[in-house]
Amino acid sequence: MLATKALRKCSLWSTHLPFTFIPVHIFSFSSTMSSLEEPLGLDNLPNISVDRLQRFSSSACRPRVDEIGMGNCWIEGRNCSSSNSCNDEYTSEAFPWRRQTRDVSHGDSLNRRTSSMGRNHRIFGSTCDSWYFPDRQYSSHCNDSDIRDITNKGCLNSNLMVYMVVQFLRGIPRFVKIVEVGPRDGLQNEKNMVPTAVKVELIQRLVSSGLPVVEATSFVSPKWVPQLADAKDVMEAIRNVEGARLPVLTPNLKGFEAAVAAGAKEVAIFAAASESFSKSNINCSIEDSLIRYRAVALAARKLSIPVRGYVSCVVGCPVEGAVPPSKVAYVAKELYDMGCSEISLGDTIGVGTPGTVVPMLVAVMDVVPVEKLAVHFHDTYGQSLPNILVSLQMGISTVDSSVSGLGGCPYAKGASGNVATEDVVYMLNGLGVKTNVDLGKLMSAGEFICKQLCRPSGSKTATALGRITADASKI
Ligand SMILES: CC(C)(COP(=O)([O-])OP(=O)([O-])OC[C@H]1O[C@@H](n2cnc3c(N)ncnc32)[C@H](O)[C@@H]1OP(=O)([O-])[O-])[C@@H](O)C(=O)NCCC(=O)NCCSC(=O)C[C@@](C)(O)CC(=O)[O-]
Repeated sequence: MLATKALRKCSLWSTHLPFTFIPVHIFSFSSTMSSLEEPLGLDNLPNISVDRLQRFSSSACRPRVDEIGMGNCWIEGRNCSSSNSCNDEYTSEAFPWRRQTRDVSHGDSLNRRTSSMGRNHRIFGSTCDSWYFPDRQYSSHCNDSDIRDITNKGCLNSNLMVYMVVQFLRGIPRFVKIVEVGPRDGLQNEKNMVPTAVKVELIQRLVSSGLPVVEATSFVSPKWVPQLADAKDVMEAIRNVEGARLPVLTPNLKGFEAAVAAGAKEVAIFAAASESFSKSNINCSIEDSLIRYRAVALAARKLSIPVRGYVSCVVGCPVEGAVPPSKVAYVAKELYDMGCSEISLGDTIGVGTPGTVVPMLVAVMDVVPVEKLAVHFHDTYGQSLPNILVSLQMGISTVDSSVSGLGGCPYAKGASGNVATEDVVYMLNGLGVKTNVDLGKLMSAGEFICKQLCRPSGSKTATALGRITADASKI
């Protein structure tokens, strides 16, 4: 009932398809992987096993052309006539990723690679290489006769493939706003004091990579979070940084006033969906925290300062275990009602899977508009990317992440770092979703902070791409 209401309210059935995910098992991935440097995007889909597809192409489940959205011209320049059978085209040669594999020894610089990844605009010359979705915009070349051509030649498998891709993409936004939390969430748990100058350089590097929002620091008690005791100095040093919003965390009016005095133009308040976590993190009950936050939100409104609201422990709590979605929805709604412009839903200890994240999101989306929501995943069990993917499919278009996967909450034992921003950008590039983030510059910001912290990157993308660069330099 709750779920149906939420879905209806958010018009998900018309624009997003949260529950009609493509069963992963119908894709039969080729043993030859794409080049490591390039995300395997929708422009170079893996082979689909004909055997398996035939199971889905019986007349009972055969999609009609109008059903599969081909009138929207998702396929472009498709030319079946050069082949005896269209099915043939969807064997190895039809998907050109093997031919795209770049040889790093041929002088392809990392920057070039990453900037092409950043835009995901590669277009392949031949018409048989045509499974690309240029910015996922409809093509002017495609027309009904192309589609008829395909259907007349019995390209049922290809139709089905388009159908599945369209279904998969339908809920995914074209642009995702990444909120970088590395300088705050990433560093707050560091035992050794990170010099203020390093924090400032990190923020500058992250901003120059194109990230639209970089959470800079926290105005919390230095006794509770000593690492961020230099919040005022950090704000002073980044006063003139332009090109990104630089919000800060404020747990109460005292923190809010200090933040504003230091030049903060945006703040964030942070409640929890678990009583135990609220007590250990901010030393008060959920209800008391909401009273404090109403005061902050009111003060912020008077100064026209936008307030972001966090809800922590949206799936699980280190003390209480599973957290009911209704509790998360309650806290999120309270934050929304007090005027938060965005509500970030935090899986603080990283225990969520799509199986628990989806019901939680459904409950929250019943009470807060989806466009006001963000997701914030820690990667303890390696579930962040699948969790982000289902969140996007449900229409969420703001994702928090931390460069190099830095992070953890000092009051959530066992919580690991946030999902790495590099990995999020890589996945979004592969999906053809814009972020405006330059992956090369982002990786260099990650390299910078990892060197300072004397630790390897927590980003799989940065590690893989770093290895390629290192190998190339030996040649
Ligand atoms: C909330 C408090 C302040 C309550 O702390 P308290 O000890 O209950 O506060 P108090 O009102 O009794 O005051 C005690 C002392 O702290 C001072 N104080 C009071 N407020 C401030 C302030 N704003 N800035 C600086 N000092 C402050 C206050 O002036 C006093 O100083 P004293 O008289 O003893 O010298 C404390 O518990 C605290 O700072 N907690 C912060 C914990 C924190 O930062 N946790 C990590 C962030 S949350 C997170 O990571 C989750 C998230 C957002 O990322 C989402 C997710 O991952 O899911």
